[in-house]
Amino acid sequence: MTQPSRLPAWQSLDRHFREISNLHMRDLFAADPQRFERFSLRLDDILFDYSKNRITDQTVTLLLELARQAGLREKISAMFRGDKINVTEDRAVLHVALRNRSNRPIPVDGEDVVPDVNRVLDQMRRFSDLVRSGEWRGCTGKAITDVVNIGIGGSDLGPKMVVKALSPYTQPRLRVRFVSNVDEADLVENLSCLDPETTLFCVSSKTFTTQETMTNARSARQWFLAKINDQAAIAKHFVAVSTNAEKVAEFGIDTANMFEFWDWVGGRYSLWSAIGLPIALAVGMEAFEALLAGAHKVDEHFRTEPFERNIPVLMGLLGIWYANFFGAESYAILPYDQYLQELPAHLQQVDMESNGKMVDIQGNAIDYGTGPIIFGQPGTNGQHAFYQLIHQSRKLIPCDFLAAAQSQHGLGRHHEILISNFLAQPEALMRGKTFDEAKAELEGGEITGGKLAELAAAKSFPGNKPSNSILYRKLTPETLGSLIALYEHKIFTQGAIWNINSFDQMGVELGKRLARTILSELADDNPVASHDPSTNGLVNYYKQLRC
Ligand SMILES: O=P(O)(O)OC[C@H]1O[C@](O)(CO)[C@@H](O)[C@@H]1O
Repeated sequence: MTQPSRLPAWQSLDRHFREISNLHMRDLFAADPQRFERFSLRLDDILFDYSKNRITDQTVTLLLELARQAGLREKISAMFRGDKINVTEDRAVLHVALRNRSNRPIPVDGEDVVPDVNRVLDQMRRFSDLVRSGEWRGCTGKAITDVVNIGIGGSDLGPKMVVKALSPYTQPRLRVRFVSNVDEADLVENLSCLDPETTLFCVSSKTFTTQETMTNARSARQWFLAKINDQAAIAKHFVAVSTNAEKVAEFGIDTANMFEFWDWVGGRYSLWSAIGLPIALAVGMEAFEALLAGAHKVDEHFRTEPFERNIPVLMGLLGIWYANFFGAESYAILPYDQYLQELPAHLQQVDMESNGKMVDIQGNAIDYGTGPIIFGQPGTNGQHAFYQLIHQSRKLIPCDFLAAAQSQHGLGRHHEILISNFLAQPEALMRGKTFDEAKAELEGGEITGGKLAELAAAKSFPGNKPSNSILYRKLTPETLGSLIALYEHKIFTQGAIWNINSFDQMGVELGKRLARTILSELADDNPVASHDPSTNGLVNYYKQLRC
């Protein structure tokens, strides 16, 4: 495929950008009372309002044309068909098969993968039911009270985010924690209050070779055996989630206690697979399946809905509009829902590991920007931290605001205060405040003359800052599944249009390899000279300090 920047629609968007980039959204709203109705969509109870974007009808028409010219429809079909669209690793990309609740057959190398998916779901159900009911007993006959997931990246962030998000649906008797960092503090702090007799470790790693995870898993096993001096007890307290049965057995976990998944599940898209075992343990299999059902609903929407009514396609196109035409480099994810506190961190991996690329799918260097820098925090905390820069700096930072209409607890006025902020921030970003408005507010007060003008300048906001608002009834497992899938397909849409491979992550390899070399050099106290002067200096100073 031609690079997108060479497509006629891209050229038209370039011209169109120059025509409309100075339009203010205030004026667009004033000129069109139907703007909200025209630029918002519903998917069940999820409302996606994209009217506060710097777009006109013509912008949307051109963006949709770009999607068509970039072959997005065919690329979506290729993913759902099980084609090997992860070309560098020669793999299919089928997280959608994991939540294929309709059981539509999906072949990989001529074999339908759906029966395997359902078999592992059954295994997860049996196991999570046993642990949650207390029937699964530890080596001394006690029920499990604590689960520790050991994993990193996609084997940590997705399940951790979901377990946090669904904490109102968890069982108080069973606590689920996550250890990811190889920094010993993570493991030590998490183990400090646990009893090995009632602890279950879930070692989650697609490859079962990841240095951080295997180091943590070995130390956890050592901690366990130091207290329960019995190798056979491992079978009751360690389970594995992996694609690599050989390495699981080598580690000493009985493969009967292994939950399988497959190479066509990318790490950052794996929470729907057995990597979701900690989710099933925390909330039960029914809720896990509701999560899958919510995602499946969005998969069907993404697969079949015309692009002009297709929420993830529009989300992706709007992101491209800002990244490639306005030059926006970052993107804020702002959940006004405390239970979504880990969503920005999860999307950081999904988006930045998928679309942080500089060559296209044919290996050619590209001359356009790809994935944005994702950051965010739950509202209203972010408001008191970094919103100043979004409102008044010269940077353009598109934002997604997310909120639930119904709170989980019903504690007095908290929720309405939260929602008033969720509604006010996008309004403020869009409208801004002119110099004259700021001046009028100050007039009649004690400040006058040049000082008043100075203050009015500091208090004025340019506005015209774009955002999407996503409002849903309540954060149920099903809604959460839908929200995550919307973002996954947004990211797919962008990768497809940018013509990049969103499913490999070669950029993380070099650092890993260099760390292995340095680790071997740290084995003695001899100074090193094999690196650049900065790295040599740091290694050698570390060797001095550590003694
Ligand atoms: O599940 P694994 O194989 O331990 O990998 C963990 C993570 O490491 C990466 O390969 C690179 O950071 C991620 O893509 C992945 O989610």
